[in-house]
Amino acid sequence: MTTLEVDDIHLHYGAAEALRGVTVKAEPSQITCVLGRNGVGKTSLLRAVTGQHPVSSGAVTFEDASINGNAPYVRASKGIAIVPQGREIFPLLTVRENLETGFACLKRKDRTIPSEVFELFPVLNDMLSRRGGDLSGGQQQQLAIGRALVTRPKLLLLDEPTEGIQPSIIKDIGRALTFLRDTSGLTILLVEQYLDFCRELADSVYIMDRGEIVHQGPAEDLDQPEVRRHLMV
Ligand SMILES: Nc1ncnc2c1ncn2[C@@H]1O[C@H](COP(=O)(O)OP(=O)(O)OP(=O)(O)O)[C@@H](O)[C@H]1O
Repeated sequence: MTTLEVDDIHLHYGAAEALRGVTVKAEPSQITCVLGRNGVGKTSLLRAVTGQHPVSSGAVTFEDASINGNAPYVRASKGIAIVPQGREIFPLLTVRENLETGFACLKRKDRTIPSEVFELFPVLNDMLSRRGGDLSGGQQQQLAIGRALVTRPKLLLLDEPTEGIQPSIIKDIGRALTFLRDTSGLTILLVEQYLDFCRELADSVYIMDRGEIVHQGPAEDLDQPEVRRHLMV
């Protein structure tokens, strides 16, 4: 079963068309990357999947059922989690409280923080009582991924998780995503501008330009100059 199928979607902000017939698939136990420069529509694609912005036409299918009409909280309870651009940590809540915000879409009996979160990111365990706003950018990114994992997702969406993060933490995040893919069969859809990160992690790659998918293939395609050309400013 394919986890996510986005089929020929169009998305508008008023009269401006941000997505023009985008088709993307994400499969279990795979990391699918959507690469593209600033403003090509990557975040809009994720908004269409989470339900934060309606599509004008086309279909979004999750585990073989349409979710087009579902509100964001319904999609979250079905197993779609997002690590948003800019992390969106609550600065005045503690690390523990930030993680517990992930409980909102869970049944009462499931409202625990999985030990996996602390195994992947031990720093979160060390800082449980610290305020989110006191963490470094990299630690906040780990917290944002931890908060998404608390919801026990089947599909994990990440919006430019490497943005503004130091290289050692980018490596930790890459290791965590690979571990999740390989051990729990999680479906991961990652949108990025950082080519090397995608080249290392991705099983499958899409390149977006001006609201359209302009290339699709295996990660090795990123070694080809004509493919990289799409990503040059
Ligand atoms: N809320 C909005 N209202 C109007 N236009 C928007 C809105 N959000 C995005 N856009 C426009 O839609 C287009 C796609 O933006 P989007 O944020 O999806 O791109 P992106 O690839 O994620 O870029 P970035 O890397 O800068 O986040 C851009 O032209 C942007 O200006």
